[in-house]
Amino acid sequence: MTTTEDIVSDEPVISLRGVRAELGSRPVLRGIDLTVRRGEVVALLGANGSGKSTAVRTIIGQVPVSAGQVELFGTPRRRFRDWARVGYVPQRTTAAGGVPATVTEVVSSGRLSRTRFGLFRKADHAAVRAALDLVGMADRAKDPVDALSGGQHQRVLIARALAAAPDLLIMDEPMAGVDLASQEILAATLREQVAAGTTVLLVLHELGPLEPLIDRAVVLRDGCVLHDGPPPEAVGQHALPGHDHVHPHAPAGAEPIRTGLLS
Ligand SMILES: Nc1ncnc2c1ncn2[C@@H]1O[C@H](COP(=O)(O)OP(=O)(O)OP(=O)(O)O)[C@@H](O)[C@H]1O
Repeated sequence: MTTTEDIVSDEPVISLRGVRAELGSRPVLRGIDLTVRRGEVVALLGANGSGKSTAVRTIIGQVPVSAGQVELFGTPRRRFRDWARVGYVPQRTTAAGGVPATVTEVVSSGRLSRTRFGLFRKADHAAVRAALDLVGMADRAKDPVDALSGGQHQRVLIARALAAAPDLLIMDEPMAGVDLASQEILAATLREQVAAGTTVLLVLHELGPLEPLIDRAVVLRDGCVLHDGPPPEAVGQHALPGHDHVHPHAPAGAEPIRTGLLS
């Protein structure tokens, strides 16, 4: 029997069909099909330069597509206006922002899309505080973001994305350069979002502490989808290029198994 819940969870939140994109006249995406359904947590994996960030940037409209279709919540991206439903955490850049903003100001900027004319009401202040609490940064609310470590900075960017209570969370390498303590906080934060029904698309280099949360993995290579299904086994640092995986019980001298998915 099909229940209402089944129908709802089949609803695609992100849909890419035959998406091609060029950057500086170089083909970077060469026909990507990707569907993320409501409530799913999907990891986008692949070697450096395989097109993960570009794929994500076509979804949020930062990179134009030269062919194919992108839909968000069933609406062609070009006509999609409901950006408050989408939280985006960009890939961290090493360049410091240099903007003299406090932690609260940065997180509040993520709430603007839910306000009328930028006026904050009680509920908006509460949402900002709740987002800071979630990532364990409430005690740093008044500090300038410049005074934070890389991991703390990343937590603030995630709080900014969560402040609008998005239905879809897109994060580009959220764990990159993040210390272990922050990684655990981020994993716990994500677990809460997923439990609350948020749909998540994550660009990752390795599944790491997020592994238990991942429903499906999509692996890119050279701008094409190489794998779409259960997270490939041994996707972790052992599956990264340069790492060979030898089964602990394999006879001495056995050839290492190369998953090859990420290389
Ligand atoms: N602005 C740009 N102009 C030209 N080429 C670009 C531009 N940005 C990215 N590229 C190229 O497009 C390809 C895909 O880049 P993309 O950042 O999407 O890969 P990625 O899989 O996210 O890699 P990484 O894991 O290193 O972040 C790379 O070869 C990259 O050099």
